[in-house]
Amino acid sequence: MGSALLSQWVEGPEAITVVDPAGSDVPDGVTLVTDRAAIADRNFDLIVAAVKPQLIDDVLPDYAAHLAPEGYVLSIAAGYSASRLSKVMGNAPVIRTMPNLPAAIGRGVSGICPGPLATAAHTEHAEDFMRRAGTTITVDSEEKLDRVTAVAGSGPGYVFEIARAYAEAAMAQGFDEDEARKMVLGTIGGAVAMAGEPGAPSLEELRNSVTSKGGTTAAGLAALNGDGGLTTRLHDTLQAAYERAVELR
Ligand SMILES: NC(=O)C1=CN([C@@H]2O[C@H](COP(=O)(O)OP(=O)(O)OC[C@H]3O[C@@H](n4cnc5c(N)ncnc54)[C@H](O)[C@@H]3O)[C@@H](O)[C@H]2O)C=CC1
Ligand SMILES: O=C(O)[C@@H]1CCC=N1
Repeated sequence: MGSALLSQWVEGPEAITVVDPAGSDVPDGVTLVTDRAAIADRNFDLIVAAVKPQLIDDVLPDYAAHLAPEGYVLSIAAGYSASRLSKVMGNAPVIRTMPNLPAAIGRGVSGICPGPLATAAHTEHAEDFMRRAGTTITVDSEEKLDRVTAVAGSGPGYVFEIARAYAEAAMAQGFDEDEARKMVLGTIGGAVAMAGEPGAPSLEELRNSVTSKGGTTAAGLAALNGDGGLTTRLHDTLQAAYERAVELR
């Protein structure tokens, strides 16, 4: 996820240094170091915590000394609370954000939640910074951010899985993989773009506009969600993701 954000952040004027022991690819203009020793004498206005939440306790304390006096920590980690992160970073100001993967093409959706000691200036900076990767929604509690995580952070995973299953079903109708992918992604993309047009009708009205009485769509929809099973499954999906975020706090 860090690389996805980096691909957009690199367009800005800041000097960016990535520390990654695995030595991942970074865009031109970004400094990569694989050992923190290489930045031993340096301070940063912003430290982005982009490791797995389970690694934060081990990794982040070493970075407390690298934060500039007016700087803050921006965490993209799911669940891991801002107060806990502030503590491991020597009581640094922390802002949590929850981006999602389409940030890689500037189409992400990022929740933002200011944590302990974050100033209005830090929040404004975080909002501007995240907006470079797509749209943002600022929430006033970590509880809410963990729900943004369930809806949007993990969301592309649900969408890719739904598209995958949809394509698999198309292949079972006799199409090859390329044809299935083309039809499924074209259909999802076209429908989503239409729903996103300014002044578009509600999602329910849009669904109804495809559904002729006694027609093919009605037959398909009855099988898809006639018993509310899809709705229930999506409720369960978001709840399970939210509960996992709570466990990671
Ligand atoms: N994958 C996604 O769609 C999203 C992920 N996130 C959050 O992003 C964070 C990273 O997740 P992913 O990108 O999925 O994982 P990932 O495994 O792809 O990336 C983690 C990166 O951390 C690096 N790393 C490991 N140990 C390190 C250390 N000691 N110092 C510096 N770097 C180290 C790894 O080499 C790797 O490049 C997690 O906290 C996750 O909750 C948030 C939103 C969406
Ligand atoms: O699966 C995860 O835990 C991360 C956070 C949101 C998306 N990926």
